[in-house]
Amino acid sequence: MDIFTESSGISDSMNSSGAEADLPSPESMMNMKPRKLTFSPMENTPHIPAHSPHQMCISPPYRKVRALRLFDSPQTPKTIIQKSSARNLNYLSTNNNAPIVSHQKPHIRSSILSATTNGQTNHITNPCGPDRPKPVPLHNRALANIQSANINPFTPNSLLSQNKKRCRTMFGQENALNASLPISLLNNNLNTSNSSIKGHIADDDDEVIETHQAPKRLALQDTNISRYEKEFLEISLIGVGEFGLVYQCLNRLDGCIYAIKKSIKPVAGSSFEKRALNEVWAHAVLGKHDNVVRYYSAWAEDNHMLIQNEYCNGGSLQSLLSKRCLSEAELRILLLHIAEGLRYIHSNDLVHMDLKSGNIFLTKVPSKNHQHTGNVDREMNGDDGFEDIYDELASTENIITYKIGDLGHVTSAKEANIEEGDCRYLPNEILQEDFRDLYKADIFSLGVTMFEAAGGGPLPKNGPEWHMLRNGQVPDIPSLSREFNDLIKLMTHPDPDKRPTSTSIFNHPVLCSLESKSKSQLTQELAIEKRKNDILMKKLKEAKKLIKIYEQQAHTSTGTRLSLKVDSSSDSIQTDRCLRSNTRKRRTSRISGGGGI
Ligand SMILES: Nc1ncnc2c1ncn2[C@@H]1O[C@H](COP(=O)(O)OP(=O)(O)OP(=O)(O)O)[C@@H](O)[C@H]1O
Ligand SMILES: [Mg+2]
Repeated sequence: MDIFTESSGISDSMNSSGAEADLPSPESMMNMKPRKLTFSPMENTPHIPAHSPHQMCISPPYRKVRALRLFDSPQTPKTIIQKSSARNLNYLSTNNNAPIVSHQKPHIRSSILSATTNGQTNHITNPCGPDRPKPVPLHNRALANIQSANINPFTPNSLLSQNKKRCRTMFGQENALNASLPISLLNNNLNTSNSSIKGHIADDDDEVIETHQAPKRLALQDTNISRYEKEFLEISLIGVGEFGLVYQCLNRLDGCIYAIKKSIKPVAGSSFEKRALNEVWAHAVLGKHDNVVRYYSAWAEDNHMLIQNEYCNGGSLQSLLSKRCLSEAELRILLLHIAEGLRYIHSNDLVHMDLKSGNIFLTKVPSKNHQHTGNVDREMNGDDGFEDIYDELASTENIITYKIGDLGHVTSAKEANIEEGDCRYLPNEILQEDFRDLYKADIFSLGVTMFEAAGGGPLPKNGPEWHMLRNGQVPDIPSLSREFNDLIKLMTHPDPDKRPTSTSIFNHPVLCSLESKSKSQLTQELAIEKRKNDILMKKLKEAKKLIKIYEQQAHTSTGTRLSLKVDSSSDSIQTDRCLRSNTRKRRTSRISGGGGI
């Protein structure tokens, strides 16, 4: 995708300026590594009079921007800067009903400036005036988009609005603020910044309902920042995928280990850009579940996409399976966790579309930690009757949690934008482009993964064996119970309608019957329930505290009212005296105590 024609504020205005023909090709521009100038989106607003008395501005006029790009060298044409500076400041002063002078830097104005000038605020407040344009440091390029944000298509709001009319936001720039941002929040921001902008927004809000623009996204190239080396200490390369290299890294500040996935190729401006953003969007929406790899942050650096995720110390299921297959007891835990993760993804109206052993990760926590948590809880909550189990847990080995990762193929189940995953795990209907029930495609992939984990692998990529797995002829795994084999067959049923949902797997007798559960499975479930319990206990404690505070407040206010009433009666004198004498007593005793020391 051509980032120069798609999402940046520059390209928008360029398109409208008709200056397209002068441009070098995007490829040659990428090689040149120019610094793009981002002009204020206000520049095109009808609010700006063409000839204002206050001729000062911050960034170059858009017609010139494309033809003349500023490089890091100090040879930037002065005249352009002067001209452009004049125009922007003109706008600002007009909108604030007062000219901005160089020494003036009221809070509101400075916020507008910084929000609209690509970090070049000092062109206005700099005592040197507009004659001395300062080159903007490269890292400030990120500021260019300070008021821009992508619309995450996977947030509930976006999913809801996909069939509705799209939102136009600040300064008529779609995508300038996240569409999922609550309107109230948007307005709050604006209230604190500038009333003239608020009016402008109010106008745009009216337009919200009218507009049908295609969504644009921030070009990754425009958000490049350098974080990797500054913030992280690279420990080792832990994985190589088709799309990314994954490093184990230590965060220099918080001292915790993370997995950082770096795209192998520069994605900015390439066809992989969408895939990279997709993964981030999905992670941002889904990374809050025990059975989905947790997401921390993402950024673009050197045009590569970097995603900071939870580090799963047990590696991938695929690497475990390359050493051995799983027992039925282990398979139950795997199924329980992944079905739970899928249930969560599906409950967000999203589908994974690339579920496989290579995309399932393990975290191992020594059961001692859980014992420790147990002790803390016992201190907090008193005897909860689980002492024996806690003690037993101390002697068990690691507690494993399986997590779904690699969300690069995640898509909305209803508005699918399908990028097929690994064909070894995909059902026939997807390859036939029948996308009616994508949830069930994930279930098929889970079924095949279970088959592989039980010892049915390596999985065929094509040929008669591949077809057998999709024709309802999945061979039995001899080491598994009838019940388990049947469940795998059901999950891989050729008819998607016959496959169970993630919820029904979760509630399936194979996973539900207590007798059939192994000790470690029960241990894990107990750990999960305990975690939930911890959260509820914390909430309860907070609620109790609040109730106490309210009670105290109520008590004090009734006390005051009562004492006011009582004050008029004769009894009150006695009570009052009594209270005073008490106070005096306390004071005296404190004083005498202090004197003793
Ligand atoms: N959070 C993590 N914790 C530990 N290891 C990880 C993590 N994420 C990825 N890895 C390792 O890196 C490998 C590649 O990761 P991932 O599957 O996310 O990359 P990819 O390029 O998207 O892969 P694919 O080839 O499936 O598209 C994994 O198989 C795993 O070994
Ligand atoms: Mg992968």
